[in-house]
Amino acid sequence: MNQPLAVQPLTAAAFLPFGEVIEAMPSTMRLINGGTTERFHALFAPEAVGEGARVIASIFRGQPRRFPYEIGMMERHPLGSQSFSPLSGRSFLVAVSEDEGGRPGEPRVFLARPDQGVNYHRNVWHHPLMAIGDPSDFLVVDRDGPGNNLEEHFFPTPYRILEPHL
Ligand SMILES: NC(=O)N[C@@H](O)C(=O)O
Ligand code: NI
Repeated sequence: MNQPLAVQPLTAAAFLPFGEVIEAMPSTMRLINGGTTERFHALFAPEAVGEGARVIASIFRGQPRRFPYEIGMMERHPLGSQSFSPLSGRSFLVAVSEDEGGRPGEPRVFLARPDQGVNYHRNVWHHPLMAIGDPSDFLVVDRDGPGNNLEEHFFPTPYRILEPHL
């Protein structure tokens, strides 16, 4: 049995190999609308490749995971990026893996604050949405179009997250 996975705070630096953290970063802020609005500019750029591909926005309503939780698989999207931005004011869990010869390595688990989202770069291994506590809505920006945009890998031995807290 694998050791339980540690849960780390989500930071832009720690998440850099996997994509962007979507948060109001002061360095990206520019005042608009006569100074009444702060624009946190270009936090990430969605990607959608292939003939007929387009970037779309959807709402995912995730049911909360129960803990201890087993991470038995990871997935990735070879044709596009995928972002999750919380709409319900709750934290959520993010699990990502480096690619090791076409398979995901040991997952790294991050706790996202209610004011943080993530954008997974194209072809980055991640676990499907993990809402915690109560059913939670997320704005999801990802790829729509022809072709298979989902690759899954099932671990021979699942990993465990004991609690969704740091
Ligand atoms: N299947 C689907 O659209 N969702 C997953 O890609 C996910 O990462 O939650
Ligand atoms: Ni996904």
